[in-house]
Amino acid sequence: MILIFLLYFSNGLTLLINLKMGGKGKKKRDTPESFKEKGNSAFNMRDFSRALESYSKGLELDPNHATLLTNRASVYIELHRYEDAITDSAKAIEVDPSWIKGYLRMALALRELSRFHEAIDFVHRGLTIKPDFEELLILQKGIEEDLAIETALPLDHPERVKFDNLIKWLLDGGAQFPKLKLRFYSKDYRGVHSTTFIAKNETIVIIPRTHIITLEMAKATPIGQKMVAANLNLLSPKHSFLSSFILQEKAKEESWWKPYLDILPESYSNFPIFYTEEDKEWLTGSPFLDQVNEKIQDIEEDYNAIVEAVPEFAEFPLFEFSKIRMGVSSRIFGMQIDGNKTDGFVPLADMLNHRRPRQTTWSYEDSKNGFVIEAMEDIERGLEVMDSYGKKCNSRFLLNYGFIVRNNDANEYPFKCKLREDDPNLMTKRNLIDGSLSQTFRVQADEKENIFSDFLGFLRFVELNDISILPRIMEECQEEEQPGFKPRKIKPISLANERRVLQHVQKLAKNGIDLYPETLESDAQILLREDLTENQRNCVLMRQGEKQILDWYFKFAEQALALLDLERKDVKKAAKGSPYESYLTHSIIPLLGK
Ligand SMILES: C[S@@+](CC[C@H](N)C(=O)[O-])C[C@H]1O[C@@H](n2cnc3c(N)ncnc32)[C@H](O)[C@@H]1O
Repeated sequence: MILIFLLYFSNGLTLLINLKMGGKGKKKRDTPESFKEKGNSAFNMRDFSRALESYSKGLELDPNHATLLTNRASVYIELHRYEDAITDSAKAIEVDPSWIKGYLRMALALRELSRFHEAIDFVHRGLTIKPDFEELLILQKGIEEDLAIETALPLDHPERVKFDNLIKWLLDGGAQFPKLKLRFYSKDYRGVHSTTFIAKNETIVIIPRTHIITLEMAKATPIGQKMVAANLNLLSPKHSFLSSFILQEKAKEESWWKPYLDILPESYSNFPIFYTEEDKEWLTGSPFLDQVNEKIQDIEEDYNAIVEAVPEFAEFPLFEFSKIRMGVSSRIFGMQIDGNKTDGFVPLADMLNHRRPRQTTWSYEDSKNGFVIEAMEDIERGLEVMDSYGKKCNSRFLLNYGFIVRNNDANEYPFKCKLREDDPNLMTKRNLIDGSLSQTFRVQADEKENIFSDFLGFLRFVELNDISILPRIMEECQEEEQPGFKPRKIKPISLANERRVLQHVQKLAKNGIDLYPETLESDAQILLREDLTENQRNCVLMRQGEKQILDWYFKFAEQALALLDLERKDVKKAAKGSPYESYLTHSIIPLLGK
């Protein structure tokens, strides 16, 4: 009865459709094959939800249709639903063990979950059926490569044992990072990789509060308490406290933090404060050497201050303190726990290497009682998961982290601008800048950065001859928020002054370049060499970045000077599209006669 009604009903519907279509054409009856065709065309158009719907409808009609199963498995793989793809592939293999795509999709899905051993088993099973099936052969190669990386460190390798201990310790404490694994690139250089696809906005790490070392903990240690009591005036207090914590914990026979302490780098030889004299020679002429020496002195000063206040601290040699200090500066996280700002070590989170623009974001979340990292973009399986340490000049990366960012757009060069010793107004000018004779401007090769105009503003002050106009200038460059004379805010004064400013810039740039024994061109050649050590390469990249900035300023001054004698209309023409367009338009053109 029901069947008859259904037939009648479906015929009625066909009739209705035929009527609507003017009776033209006959509606084809849906079959597993027709759903397969529909699914395939949707799949080819990358409309995976429609493809999924069609294959699923086909499978409702024939649940044992091997092709529909493996086609749907393909859709699941595209949608990163690997477990579903495994279920469909398993069924396809079960209903038709000779259907080669069952093995292919199964291996693909398993691979995407980093289950490489199982994946390669299915590849082998597939190849016994069809030994020359190209897709399987390609997949086999890929999985073998994955396995080679995975098994590069034998299970009993000390580094792997350290990784495993850290992971166990974290998981036992309730940490969550189900899609991440640690990878060993070389001694003391490790990173974090995804074991499977990570979707944008997914939480990828939670490290519980119990496993975070905070500044407060460091202050509560026996040595920390004495440091607090001594009210030390340290140059880097938080770094010193945290270093003292690590040193004390390392000295204990049984530290609860051992799984974390063990993975901290042993050597910091890539950090410039530990460079050998030979390494440092590669930085001849670079102002960065001063920063390195200052850092060495600052650390020693803090160390001595601690030892003076807490004599037992001397049991830790300066060298050990310095190493851990670098460990702190390269791994510290600033965070807010229960509304209180603090700094600390966050195990595993500190294994993410730097990449900009940022790919992940992190913060301490009170609601989760832990430190949370989220993905800011989709991350495919196997890729390195990275964190941005910020937009920084290479001098900061090298000094505090021991590495260099290639083609870094945030590089700076410290121009030291001195008042002229032969300036008849030296004393007046000096008094206006708190008695100092110079100011340093860490400029970038970019006229849009504020530091560019600050630098030129200060040079206008240095090059000012007619001191009678000072009151007017001082009036003009007052800032509402911060009253007081700021020479760096001085706008162009006159053509003659601006000419001297540009000549001064050119001289500073030329003097800077002349300090290096090698030219920019020879640095480029040196970088092609394969025999450079990591430190040597970093030194060349460091000085190359500095020279590029010097070169930029030399050319800027040279080109701007050449325009000063032209007519306004010609300068306007030259300004268009020039890298100094804003400077020429706003600083030079207004100085030229109409
Ligand atoms: C927070 S730790 C990251 C984990 C570290 N790779 C490890 O194995 O312990 C920071 C250190 O990693 C290395 N590092 C981070 N990002 C890097 C990058 N983009 N290039 C080279 N080294 C990097 C530097 O040695 C840096 O001091």
